[in-house]
Order: sequence, then C-alpha cells, then structure tokens
Amino acid sequence: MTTTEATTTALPEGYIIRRMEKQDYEGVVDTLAVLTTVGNVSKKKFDSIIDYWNSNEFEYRGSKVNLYNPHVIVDTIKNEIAATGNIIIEQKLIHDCGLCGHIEDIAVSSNHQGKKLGKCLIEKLRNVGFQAGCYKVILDCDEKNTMFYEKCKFKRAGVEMQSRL
Ligand SMILES: CC(=O)SCCNC(=O)CCNC(=O)[C@H](O)C(C)(C)COP(=O)(O)OP(=O)(O)OC[C@H]1O[C@@H](n2cnc3c(N)ncnc32)[C@H](O)[C@@H]1OP(=O)(O)O
Repeated sequence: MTTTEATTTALPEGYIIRRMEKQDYEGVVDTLAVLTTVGNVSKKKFDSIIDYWNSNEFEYRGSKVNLYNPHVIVDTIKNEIAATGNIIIEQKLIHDCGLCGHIEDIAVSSNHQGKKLGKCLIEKLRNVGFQAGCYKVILDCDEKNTMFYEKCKFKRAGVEMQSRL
C-alpha cells in the first residue's frame, strides 16, 4: 500500500531519468546483476523485449496507458546506466475496473548507491502509476529493504506467498 503523496526527490546533478531504450542493453544487464541472476540475455532478445514492452498499451478512461514502463537513470557525465526499474500497470475488474501498479526489478548499480537514486526511481515509477490512474502501487521486497521502501513512503501490507518450479 502507498500514500498518494507526490513528493519528488531531486536527482543529483548530471543524472537524468527516462524510459528504457535499446541502446541501454549493456548497462541495464550489468545493473540488474546487483539484484539477481540475469542469465544469458542477447542483444537481439533485449531488443525484442523492448519492442514488446513498447507495443503493449491500452485505453483507460479516455487515455492511453502503457502496460510496461521500464525506466533507467543515466549518469550523463560518465555516460552509463546507474539504475533501472519498471512499473507494470494491471487492468482489473474490481474497483470499478481500476488499475493497479506493480513495481518490479529495482536495481541501483553498486557504485551509484547511496545517492538517492533508488528513492528518485521509486518516486518516478509511483508517479507514472498514479498519473495513469492506478488506485494503488504495490511491490514485493526482502525484509532487508523494508526501511528503504518506508523512506520512499511505502507501508507494509499483506504477506508475499510464492510457488516456484
Ligand atoms: C521491488 C524490488 O525490485 S525489491 C529489490 C530492490 N533492489 C535490490 O535489493 C538490489 C540491490 N540494492 C539496490 O539496488 C539499492 O541498494 C536500493 C534500490 C535498495 C537502494 O538504492 P539507493 O540508491 O542506494 O538508495 P537511496 O540512496 O535512494 O536511499 C534512500 C534512503 O533509504 C535508505 N536506504 C537505502 N537502502 C537501505 C537499506 N537497504 N536499508 C535501510 N535503509 C536504506 C538510505 O539511507 C536513504 O535514507 P535517507 O533518505 O534517510 O538518507
């Protein structure tokens, strides 16, 4: 569960945030390695996933909404990807056919951590969700990251359950 407060932390000088592009391939794959195993993602596969993410949009209350909203923070001085994350916007039947945002795959590259980039990224993704019309934005995280998300104005709600192969 989140608050709807739209406070925005300023990015440090030299950093920008934007939607992920095909040119971000190496930086995104490297950055995601701080989160989990990325595996063997070829440039061709990356490009096809970007095309897929860019081609999925739907209409909600008169406006176009992107289903996938992958973002990157770029260090424009070093010309490298510093952070990445996504918000997937789910069309529901409940809550008057409402929208729910799911924040996924947040990673800040090790040498860019501790500069408020994670906080800026979460605020940006949450704003993307609320501007699209989401009634809530949710995420799952490890216990060790709860304080970070509390600083981003998220609150504990529910319990994550999993079933894995
Ligand atoms: C939904 C998901 O994907 S969950 C997965 C999250 N990703 C990971 O665990 C991958 C590895 N970790 C990371 O990428 C980063 O360390 C992140 C995303 C957890 C944090 O990003 P950073 O850019 O380093 O954090 P940022 O500088 O924005 O910190 C904001 C505040 O949270 C605090 N904070 C950051 N990480 C933590 C933590 N693990 N525990 C407690 N507090 C933290 C900071 O001290 C700061 O506090 P302040 O505002 O009082 O100074």
